[in-house]
Parts: sequence; C-alpha cells; structure tokens
Amino acid sequence: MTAPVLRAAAVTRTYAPAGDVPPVHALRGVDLEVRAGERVAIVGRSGAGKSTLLNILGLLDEPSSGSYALAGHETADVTHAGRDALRADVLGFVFQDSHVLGHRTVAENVELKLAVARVPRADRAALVTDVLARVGLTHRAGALGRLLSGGEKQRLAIARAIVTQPPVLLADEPTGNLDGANADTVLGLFDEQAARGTAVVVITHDPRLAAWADRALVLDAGHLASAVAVA
Ligand SMILES: Nc1ncnc2c1ncn2[C@@H]1O[C@H](COP(=O)(O)OP(=O)(O)OP(=O)(O)O)[C@@H](O)[C@H]1O
Repeated sequence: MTAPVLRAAAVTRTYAPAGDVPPVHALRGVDLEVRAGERVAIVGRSGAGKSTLLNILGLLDEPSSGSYALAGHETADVTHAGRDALRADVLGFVFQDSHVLGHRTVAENVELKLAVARVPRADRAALVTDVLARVGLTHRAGALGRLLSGGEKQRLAIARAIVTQPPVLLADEPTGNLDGANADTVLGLFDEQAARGTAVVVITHDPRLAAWADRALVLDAGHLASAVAVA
C-alpha cells in the first residue's frame, strides 16, 4: 500500500491564554492518516476542535506535541520559508466563504494562485482555461469575482484550489452556504479530484458529508474517533 500523503500522530494543541484563564485542550492526541485519492470527512460539533485541526493540517498552526508529516515532510523539521513553499506546492484550500477576490476577474483569481505557486507565466493561460472548463465557469472567465452567484464563487474557489493539481485538498465547510444542487456540484468536483489522486479532507458540521466520504471520522472534544456508521 502507498505511504499516506498526510499523517498526524498523537497531535495535541493546547491554547494557553494569558492571565487566569485555564488552558484549552483543543486537540488531545489525534491520529490521522490519509492516502492519495481518499475522501475523508471529519465531522464534529461546534468547539470540537475542527478548525484547530484544519489549521494544523493546512500548516497555518503547529501542534503543541505530536508530529505531522505532509507529502513525506516532517513539518517540525521544515523552516518557515519551507512551510510556505510546502503549502503552495502540496495544498489546495476551499473555505466556506470562498475568499474570492471581488475586483479581479474569474480568470485572474485563478492565475494569481498559479503565480503564488511559481508556475511559469507562459504555462498559466492554458491551465486557467482547462480548470475553468472543469468547474463549468468558462463563460464567466472575464466576469468580476463580486458578480458571481454563491455557487459560482464556490466553483471558482475550487478551481483555484485544484489548478495546481495539489496532492492534498483541504475544505472547511465547503457546502455550508449552498443549496442542495450546488452542494452536489461541489462534491462532484471533489470526486473528480480524488479520482485524479488527490487526498480530499473535508471538515464540516454537516453529517450529510459523512455519507459522501470514503471514510468519516468524528472529532469530539479534541479526540478523533472511529468511523461513523453511515446510514
Ligand atoms: N486562539 C484560541 N485561544 C483560545 N482558545 C481557542 C482558540 N481557538 C480555539 N479555541 C478553543 O478551542 C476549542 C476548539 O475550537 P475550534 O475552533 O477548533 O472548534 P470547531 O470545532 O472548529 O468549532 P466551530 O465548528 O464552532 O468552528 C474551543 O473550545 C475554542 O473555544
């Protein structure tokens, strides 16, 4: 079996606020391995530690203890600059509110991601064209981001996240603001990406996403528990 593309081992994260406030043990020893092409949903109540875990998986935060390896790199051994490069090369992010740049066109929104990922300028236009076709936004390529509908914005967010063909796609409530049809479209795009070998990890309140994933895990008070039995 192939090595996991993402491996968290005994990860804890304790927030230690200043003053008399007691520390918060947001993650209490999380083990997680995800392989290429797997679709994993992590569900949990508000305050369970989902954002904390996503921040660590996305290299936006570091564990208090334990280890996290991404695409074969032990992240504790990576320099600050190395983390930025690793994030750009290995990760795609999709957030609930899409973070689309409203005053840039759809095509520019995608091209900016390629620039950050240091893709040569000469290669960018073809990649933008290809990914906009995949998410069904070819006809909106010249439209400003702020003029898109909610579903279109989320498809643009996905286009940006997948245009570099990252080995790992992390999504935070990716269907939270969408109606059923648009949510299905988003999950269909994730399916396609997983079929291309990307590991897709979705963090959500929505138990329906557990039914979509290959594997569903429950985060409860900082513990990541066994797969949920999906009805
Ligand atoms: N910067 C911080 N300082 C102190 N405590 C924090 C901080 N960030 C999160 N927490 C606490 O850590 C715990 C886990 O928070 P986290 O945001 O990871 O949960 P969540 O599952 O994402 O919640 P939600 O679904 O409501 O966004 C909560 O008790 C929260 O109050």
